[in-house]
Amino acid sequence: MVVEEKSQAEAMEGTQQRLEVNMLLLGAHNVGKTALTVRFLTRRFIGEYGAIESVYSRVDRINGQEICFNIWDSQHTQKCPSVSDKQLQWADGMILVYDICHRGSFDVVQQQLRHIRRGRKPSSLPIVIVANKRDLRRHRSVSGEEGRLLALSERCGFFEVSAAETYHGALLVFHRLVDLVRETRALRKSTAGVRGIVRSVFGKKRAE
Ligand SMILES: Nc1nc2c(ncn2[C@@H]2O[C@H](COP(=O)(O)OP(=O)(O)OP(=O)(O)O)[C@@H](O)[C@H]2O)c(=O)[nH]1
Repeated sequence: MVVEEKSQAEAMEGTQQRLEVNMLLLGAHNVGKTALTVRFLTRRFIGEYGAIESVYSRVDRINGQEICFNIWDSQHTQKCPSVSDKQLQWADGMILVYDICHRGSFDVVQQQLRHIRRGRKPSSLPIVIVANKRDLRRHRSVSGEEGRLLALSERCGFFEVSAAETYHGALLVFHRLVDLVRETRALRKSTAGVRGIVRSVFGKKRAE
């Protein structure tokens, strides 16, 4: 009996479609965007990273579903401090990173949030805010509370992590964003479904 149940579950998993998620990492210079990305992709922290803007891909299986992570590790420059239209169009979700020891980087996250919210409908774009460099908390200039409050007021996910210390933190961040993207897509689908029903019912009535 148990064996049968398991094979049914497996059969269901097999029919789940692969989920493709485009994730954009934003934040000020030197906050650890590449370190977090590399941690997630390779489980390693290598200390110094080249200044190359790249899109990385990785396929994982989460709860039986294949997830393709496309991760755009952006570069923050004085020339282009904000979020481009191309980035806004491309991303299914965003990870905004700041350094807990650098208040200026927290300000940059707030500016970028304002820019994103202006560019796309509120709540339509899942975002996770990441307070990085937790291992340096004795030099902290942004409290955990401030980060959490910002995330709460903007309806974003929030994690305080150290890319230098653990793999687990990076894993939580990327997996949480997948969950948020999944929820947003499901919500959009059900809203479209309700709209379709309303249109067909009222459309019919008007035609009668
Ligand atoms: N102590 C500590 N250092 C970190 C952590 N994450 C990153 N760093 C260091 O911070 C520096 C910048 O890291 P990057 O990952 O290159 O930062 P970035 O945001 O990608 O920087 P840009 O690509 O220039 O915008 C490097 O020296 C990293 O070793 C962390 O969690 N703790």
